[in-house]
Amino acid sequence: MPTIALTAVRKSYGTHPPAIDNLDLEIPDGSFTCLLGPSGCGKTTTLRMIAGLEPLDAGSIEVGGRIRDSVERGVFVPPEERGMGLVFQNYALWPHLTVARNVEFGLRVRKVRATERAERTMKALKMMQIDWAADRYPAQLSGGQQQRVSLARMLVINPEVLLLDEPLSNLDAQLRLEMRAELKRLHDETGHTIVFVTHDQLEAMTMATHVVVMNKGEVQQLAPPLEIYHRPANTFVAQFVGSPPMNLFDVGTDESGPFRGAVHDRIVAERPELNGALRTVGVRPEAIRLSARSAAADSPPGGLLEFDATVTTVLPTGSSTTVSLDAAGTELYLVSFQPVTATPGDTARCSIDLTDLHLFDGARARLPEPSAARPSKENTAP
Ligand SMILES: Nc1ncnc2c1ncn2[C@@H]1O[C@H](COP(=O)(O)OP(=O)(O)OP(=O)(O)O)[C@@H](O)[C@H]1O
Repeated sequence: MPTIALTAVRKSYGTHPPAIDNLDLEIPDGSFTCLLGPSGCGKTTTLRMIAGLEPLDAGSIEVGGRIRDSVERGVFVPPEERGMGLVFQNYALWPHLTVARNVEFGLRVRKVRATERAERTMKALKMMQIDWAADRYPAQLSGGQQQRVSLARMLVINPEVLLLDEPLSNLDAQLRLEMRAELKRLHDETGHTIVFVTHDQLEAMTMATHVVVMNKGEVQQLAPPLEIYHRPANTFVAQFVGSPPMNLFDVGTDESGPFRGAVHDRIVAERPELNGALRTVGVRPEAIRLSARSAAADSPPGGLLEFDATVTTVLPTGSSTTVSLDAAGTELYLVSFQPVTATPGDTARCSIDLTDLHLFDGARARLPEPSAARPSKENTAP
């Protein structure tokens, strides 16, 4: 299966700034890669350029080492010759054709013999577990079943690459869940390179082997989902992925609040090399712990950041509780998987393990973690 490489790709629809500007992106071979980002960030444009449905203004696209599009070299391979299967949000089945006829259509166009057509159609329908509906018409199927048929219609032509643009957005919550599992199974079974556009972070995090977070036509980070969550490359990714989002607060030398100054001083005492660089600190809501107010609160044990905060709201969801806090003017979200007894107006003692803090510089990019190989104080004596 091929790697898809976009190099210095630019696309403008005549407006400024361009929808995509100088995009470099390498979608790994055999990956299930989700393009994730807010509305208008350029996900669909990127997918359509890979498919050959949108001409580039500059740059090139290679698939499996073969140039598919290059403005500089004057190469353009039309969509039907790119060996890619496409499924869009609107699954567009022909209403007057049965499910089987819809699926075999691509094979008829390619002049495949009738017996082979029937075999391949049945195989694709079985793979999507919709073979029982072969003789039905689309109108006799639910939205999720129709979506399975449109996936079978794409699979039957055995494409090297599957391009899916928000194919689940018309489905209800239960069907979405089922189709996510279905797509994941499909990827495991076929090993196809799948590129999937979504603005739903849960969809991306649960299905993808790789997530590309985009913003304003630029790639913010490409990494496996858990790395995106645990090691976001910058504050945009940190806040876009996660719900409630990562808490971010500016620190640095300006003493705009006792909590901020204290956090900065504490971190810099541990890692002096960050003095002057550290500007923003992030903490995931589930990394903040609530504890009863203790007499020993003023002398926290090493490695913990402790502070008092006023509880502003408590939102139980059943499996967890989201609490919003005001810590000396800094608003924070906390998620607890234990029962929360605090109520709005209470002062709560909170703690954060220092190793759970995410540190960002003035350009809002992640600061490097301390090197594991860094010698400890004990063995640095001359
Ligand atoms: N045909 C078009 N004509 C003019 N501008 C366009 C066209 N298609 C897209 N754009 C603009 O290009 C930018 C990127 O659009 P694109 O559809 O790729 O974003 P997206 O991330 O897929 O958004 P969404 O999640 O809302 O579908 C947006 O600013 C959009 O308004």
